[in-house]
Amino acid sequence: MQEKNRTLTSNTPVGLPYADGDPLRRVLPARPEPVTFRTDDTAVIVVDMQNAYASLDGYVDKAGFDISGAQGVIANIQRTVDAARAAGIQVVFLQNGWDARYVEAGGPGSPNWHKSNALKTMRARPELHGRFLAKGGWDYALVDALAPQQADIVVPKTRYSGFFNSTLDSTLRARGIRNLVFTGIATNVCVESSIRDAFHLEYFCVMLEDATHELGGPAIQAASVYNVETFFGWVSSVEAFCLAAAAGAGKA
Ligand SMILES: C/C(=C/NC(N)=O)C(=O)O
Repeated sequence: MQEKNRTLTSNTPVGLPYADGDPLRRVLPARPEPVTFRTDDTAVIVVDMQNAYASLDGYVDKAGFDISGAQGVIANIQRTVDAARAAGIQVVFLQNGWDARYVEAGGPGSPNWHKSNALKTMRARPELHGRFLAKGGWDYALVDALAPQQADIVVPKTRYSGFFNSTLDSTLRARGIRNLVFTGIATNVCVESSIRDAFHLEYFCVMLEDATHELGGPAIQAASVYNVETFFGWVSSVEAFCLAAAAGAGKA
């Protein structure tokens, strides 16, 4: 956060008004202040950890973006989801893409058709047609290292925000979830789009900065972190989340 905003930080935890002795209450160290949550009203959201975004030869690699940081992010998300499952925290995987005929991608009447770098790359290189983000294909699949487990939930989506035209909001509300811990790729596209929508839907959002990866370079990552920390939620780390999830009642 910029220095002039330092007065807006505090060590007093914020969040829903849980009782101090609540056995499921946790305190997560975060910026600009610690955040409280309960293990049973919180979900870890894993955004689009698909071959398209995290593997060599996947869509964003083929489209010319640098995904050299993706392996470290996969390992950090593994730690995060393991800690969440052990603490009884719901894990939700978002999975981005379209039907094999790309009807869900929209035609020329959709801005998505014009802005999606997957669609643009396939149009520029017809030999790649059908390869990116098509349901059932390798590119669409979640990376092997992050295979969902039985209690996890997978929510498909067709646009950047996980909340747009998807079952995500109803899935979370039906389970009484009010706090969301975000991980995944890309920080500045689908992660930030989902956090912005979640904020407007009254969820408390924390982004684990070392479990996210940007498309566009380090300055872009810093800009998204600033946006989340200053306007839409809180920013924390994988280590802090794992410690908080495993802690006893009311302790971080
Ligand atoms: C650019 C892009 C980002 N996706 C994401 N998961 O952040 C795309 O899907 O084309």
